Amino acid sequence: MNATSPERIVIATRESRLALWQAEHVRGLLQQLYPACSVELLGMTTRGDQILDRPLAKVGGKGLFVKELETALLDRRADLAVHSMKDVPMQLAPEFALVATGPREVPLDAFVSSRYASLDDMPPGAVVGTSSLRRESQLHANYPYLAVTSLRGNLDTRLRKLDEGQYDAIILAAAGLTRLGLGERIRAVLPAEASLPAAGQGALGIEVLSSRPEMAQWLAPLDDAATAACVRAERAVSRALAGSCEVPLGAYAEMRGGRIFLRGFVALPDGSRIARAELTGAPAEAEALGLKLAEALRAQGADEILAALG
Ligand SMILES: NCc1[nH]cc(CCC(=O)O)c1CC(=O)O
Repeated sequence: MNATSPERIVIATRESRLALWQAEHVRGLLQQLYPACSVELLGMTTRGDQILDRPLAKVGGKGLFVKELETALLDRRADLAVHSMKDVPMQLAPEFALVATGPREVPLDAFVSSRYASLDDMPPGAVVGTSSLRRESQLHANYPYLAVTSLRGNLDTRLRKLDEGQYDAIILAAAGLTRLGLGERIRAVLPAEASLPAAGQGALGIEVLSSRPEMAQWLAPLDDAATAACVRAERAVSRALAGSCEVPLGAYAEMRGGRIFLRGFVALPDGSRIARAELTGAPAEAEALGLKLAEALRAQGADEILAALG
């Protein structure tokens, strides 16, 4: 083996079934790229996996899912961490870099229920479970007569709570269900107009130490340029408006005819106020497009909404 290919790579991952599927997926890709390399998983439990009794927004948000994995990178117990891009904080510390964004699954939200075929079928007062302020605010805005309640836990836990009858329906990311072979549980995929996805939803990201350019080079073949540009635009919107705090915010970019079509919203959790905007731009200026969309949202009242959120 020569110096330009890796001999051993350790992947840090959370231990939920979805996280392990994603880490295994990356392991398989790396094994194909570097057949002589030994690729291993290091499973870890994060604070985000442990705290299940409170809404995420109240206990510190996305950082809770990546901190332990980043510590493993710093300690050199692992060489890379695989994340759902949706769970990665908008601003990384300078020691870390996102070096590859995999091709995207269906990035939209999914409606799951054994009682109803779609949100439109649900009667007034029916109970919808969701784990995010983003979904909650859109449900209130579009279906003000439904009862929206909080739902935490990993995918299996959420489906179990639905099956136990605690909810009439739940909203989940379609990508997670598809990856775990649970695609048949999806009764309807919610169009972006009904539930605009979170920044990075449906995309996998690989994080390494900034001080290890050789890792970035080895992982470059796993990057999908179009997905990476879309996710950069989405994350720029979120970074510009929300910083590190948890707010009801959606940002969704699609490639249309070689250009990025970017949509975003910021809302109050109860859906009573919502600022929306959309723009198109060149993929090479994804980041700038995201900032421009944040400005457009400000012009629609996003600042007042954010101020009201505190
Ligand atoms: N917040 C948890 C989380 N992080 C990533 C996914 C799904 C997969 C993805 O979006 O890549 C989920 C589950 C969900 O929101 O239903």
